[in-house]
Amino acid sequence: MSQINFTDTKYWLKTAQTLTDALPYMQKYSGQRFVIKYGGHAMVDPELARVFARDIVLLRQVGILPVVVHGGGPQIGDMLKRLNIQSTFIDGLRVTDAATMEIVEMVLAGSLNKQIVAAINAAGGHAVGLSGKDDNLLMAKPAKMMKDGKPVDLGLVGEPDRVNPKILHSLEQDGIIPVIAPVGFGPNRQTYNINADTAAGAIAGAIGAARLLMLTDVPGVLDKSGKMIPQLTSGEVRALTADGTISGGMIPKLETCLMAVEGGVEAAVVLDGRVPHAMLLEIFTPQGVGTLVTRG
Ligand SMILES: Nc1ncnc2c1ncn2[C@@H]1O[C@H](COP(=O)(O)OP(=O)(O)O)[C@@H](O)[C@H]1O
Ligand SMILES: CC(=O)N[C@@H](CCC(=O)OP(=O)(O)O)C(=O)O
Repeated sequence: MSQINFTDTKYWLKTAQTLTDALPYMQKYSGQRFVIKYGGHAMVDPELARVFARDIVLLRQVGILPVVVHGGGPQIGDMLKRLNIQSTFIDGLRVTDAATMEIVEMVLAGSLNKQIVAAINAAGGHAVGLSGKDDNLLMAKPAKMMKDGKPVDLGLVGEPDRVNPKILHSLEQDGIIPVIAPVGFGPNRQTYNINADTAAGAIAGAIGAARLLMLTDVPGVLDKSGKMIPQLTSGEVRALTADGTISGGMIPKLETCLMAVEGGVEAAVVLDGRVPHAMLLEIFTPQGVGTLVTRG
């Protein structure tokens, strides 16, 4: 862990200044819920994962109430490959049959969830891992998608139907940080694979979060020339999706941001989880980082 060098006056004065600059934001956000979507691409580097865990603990220490919803697309993909199970995506969603579902749950609610919980606890926090099945936190319905005017069968892909946030409130009262894997029960208690972005958005809406932060593997939403777009309204998101600038995994991410801000979440931000301390830069600096999605 880095240490402040008190023999270097310039360095510690700068550190002290940074901390006091952050104070208004700490005061503003204290007691507010932040949902952090931790994407599978953002968690592949172990050092970055440790930095992420420390930042989550720091947020809690300054009074912000973080709720982590994680993905794990690349990690699910690796495991499916090892088991020789083919996998296809349609508009960012994994077509999920029963065998795939078994692996998705194993990877998300099993190893990855516990890895994140362990990292937060090692950083001095108190985290508890859940999937959407715990206390019926996330109830799903089969996802519907149309392509060229025809319905597409995505198998056991679910979309959030109902969120029961009671368990999150209980954990919050005990100072515990929830870490949620996006797997839930659907009709007939069948297990459904829910895209982590969609799950994060539904949870953010249900708990009245002030912010939804989407950590991913790009600096933000990029335009056709690859330049980061600092701010987008709903109309602009729709236009960029229609002309193909926004594609693949960015589609559910932005649909979620729109639903969240339209459902009362103050702001949703797509930011680069590969940048150390990206969350802190977003929350505690005036200009923020990434693409801010607003109603419009
Ligand atoms: N306009 C765009 N701007 C940025 N990324 C985009 C855009 N269109 C598609 N993408 C893709 O979306 C990906 C992020 O979605 P995804 O792979 O699902 O990430 P995560 O695992 O973090 O949820 C980027 O890596 C990029 O390949
Ligand atoms: C239906 C669907 O696509 N589910 C995702 C769940 C994980 C996820 O969303 O992970 P990322 O956030 O890392 O992309 C999947 O199976 O990959």
